[in-house]
Amino acid sequence: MAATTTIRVPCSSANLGPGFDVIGLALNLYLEVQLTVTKQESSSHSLNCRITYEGVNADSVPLVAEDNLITRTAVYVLRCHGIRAFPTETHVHVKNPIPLGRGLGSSAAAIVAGVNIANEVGNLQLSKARMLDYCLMEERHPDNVAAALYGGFVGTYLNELSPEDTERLEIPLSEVLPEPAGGVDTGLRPPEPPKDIGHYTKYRWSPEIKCICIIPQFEVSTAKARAVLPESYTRKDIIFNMQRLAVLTTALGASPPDPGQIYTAMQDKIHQPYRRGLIPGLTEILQSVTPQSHPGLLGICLSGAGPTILALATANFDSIASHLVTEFKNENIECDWKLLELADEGTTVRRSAVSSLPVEESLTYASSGVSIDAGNDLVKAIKQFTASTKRPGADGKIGGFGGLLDLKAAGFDEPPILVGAIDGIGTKVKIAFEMNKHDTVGIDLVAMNVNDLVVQGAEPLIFLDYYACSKLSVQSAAKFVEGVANGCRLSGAALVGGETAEMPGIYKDGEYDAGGCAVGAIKRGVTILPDTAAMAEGDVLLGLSSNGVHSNGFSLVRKIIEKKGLSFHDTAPWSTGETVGASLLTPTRIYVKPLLAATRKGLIKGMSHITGGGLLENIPRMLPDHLAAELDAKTWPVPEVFQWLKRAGQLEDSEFARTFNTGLGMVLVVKEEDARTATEILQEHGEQVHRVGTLVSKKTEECTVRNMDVWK
Ligand SMILES: Nc1ncnc2c1ncn2[C@@H]1O[C@H](COP(=O)(O)OP(=O)(O)O)[C@@H](O)[C@H]1O
Ligand SMILES: N[C@@H](CCOP(=O)(O)O)C(=O)O
Repeated sequence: MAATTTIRVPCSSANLGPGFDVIGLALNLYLEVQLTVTKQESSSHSLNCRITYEGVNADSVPLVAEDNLITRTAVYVLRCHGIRAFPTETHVHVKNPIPLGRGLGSSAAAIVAGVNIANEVGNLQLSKARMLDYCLMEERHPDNVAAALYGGFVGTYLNELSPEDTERLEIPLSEVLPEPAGGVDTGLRPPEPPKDIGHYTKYRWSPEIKCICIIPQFEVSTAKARAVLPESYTRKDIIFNMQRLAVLTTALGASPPDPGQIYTAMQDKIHQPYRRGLIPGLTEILQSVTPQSHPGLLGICLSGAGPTILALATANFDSIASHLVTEFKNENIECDWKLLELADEGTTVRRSAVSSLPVEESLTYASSGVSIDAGNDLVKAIKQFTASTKRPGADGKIGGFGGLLDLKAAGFDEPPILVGAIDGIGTKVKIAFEMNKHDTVGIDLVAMNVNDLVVQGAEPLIFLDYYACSKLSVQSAAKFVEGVANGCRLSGAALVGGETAEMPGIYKDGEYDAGGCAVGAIKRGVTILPDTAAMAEGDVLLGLSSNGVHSNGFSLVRKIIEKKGLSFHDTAPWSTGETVGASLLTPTRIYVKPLLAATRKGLIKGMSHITGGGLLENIPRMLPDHLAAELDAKTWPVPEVFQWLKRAGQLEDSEFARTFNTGLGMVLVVKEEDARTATEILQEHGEQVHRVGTLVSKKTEECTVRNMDVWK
């Protein structure tokens, strides 16, 4: 078995209004278990398992293996396989940001983690479907566990279980019986679950929809919230819910989502009205917002059994949240709130070392860790994305040996000057792993390349990407390519090819690296930039706002975050309503279209893409030997994220300006007379333009920034 294994399980929000016990949504807040087995003769810990725990409710979670829901679930599954205790000695370290008993599926996450632990330490080789069976022997509503295990937006149903299948004491019934019932060691082998108890399907989830979770600071146990429900319902109420559920499952996948339809389709008559006694003000709070009163809101409901409120929205997250927090405050209830997103991937298991192969097993390429099938599945999954990047001269089809470009059809009658660029994303990918969000780093990859091309005056034409991993997750890789295709569309380049490399042993499980290259062209006769000969003292430096950190300096960013004891899932101290990870993943701005519009008018003498090396190192790259750049730090706004990073990392001014873009993703040289027209064209294309300095005669420094004390 693996020596060290990390298991990550997303939290979940069940019901979404009418889908009581049926639909669930995995969200990007993760229970993480680090599992280490060290070979020892004996252990002083019960069942040979040492538990350590950090995160919410750390003082109330039992650290004894028989009592802790995660480990007693694992023991149940192990005992079903004839293994009575953990290997000596097992260390389970739990990092849990999911608040317990709040309707965010903490128990489902714990149970799914427990089943996965058993699978790892017992080398049980259970399929996900079989794991679902074990989970359902404990938590009898499939909405949370299926979402936690498979990820995404799921619809589920459960085969009925016979009383004999469920009544044995050894099964740790987590929510049906009060704790610590169940999980008792009777010395017998517990009953295994019947096969295929649970079934699920994944629905589409519109990428625009985010989840505002208002989390009151009190617990409602799911068992208690189920005990208040009636045994039977009227036909009218059942039909009311079924009609809404039928519409809701597709309405939430439509792009753009329809607020009128979703708001009505999230009404419920079979659990929320009965749970109002447990959650003060519930009905009034749910009715206090509508898409009309709060534009951006799509719908609102109780999350799971509550007390958390789930509001789905596409915009105005802060104002919707602060309204709901105030409503609870009027009931004397304090709340935290989080803005979460769909976690598409579900439970992941990363092993740092793998077991040796049983001797009699015959070897295949797949058993060595490389799956041709997964590769083929990926090609199928990404075809639609590559096709969306089609442009004249490159038809966007993939599957050939090389990507083609017809320069004539691309608009170049004379042979143009070709410009190539190659780059990677750097350690920003680590944040994508941590957040399990893979659809934006592809945009960064394209941006790093095409922004380098455009500063020479070249129009990007084609792009090729390289994605390398240990074990191919078709889902993450497809998301990555979706991002690459989005970046290509933003820059007008066709994604004409790429390479996916599955290289077991080179990368850690669940991680990947990516690189890419772009080819662009400059029409023959057009000036290749920078036009250093045309630059003169007094020329104006225009700066274009960045989207934040972009794709450089992330080793330092990660160090500062770690030093401050923050997790990527914590709320960003620089931005309310966004996690650290989500904010840092904001993709690099692609400046191609605005800059080409200004260059084609002959307004620009030189451009510098501010990447690693920051302002101080990059601006001189476009200047002639006799000129230097002089910037005034008072002339552009430094984004909150940079202000926080500078303070938290106690960065010296020059270190800050040498590492980060400080708020300027591009700096341009223009003639004084052209500054106004260039600014107007760039603004028409949506850029924020600042006049940040001038060119001066060079003495010693190539680039200076005055008034850096405004950054303090
Ligand atoms: N990480 C965990 N470790 C141990 N026990 C847990 C953990 N997460 C949840 N539990 C157990 O599950 C209970 C909460 O489950 P439940 O009432 O279903 O609420 P929720 O809506 O959070 O799933 C907790 O009181 C605790 O006993
Ligand atoms: N369908 C269940 C969902 C319970 O979710 P939880 O997150 O509160 O455990 C119910 O509504 O009882």
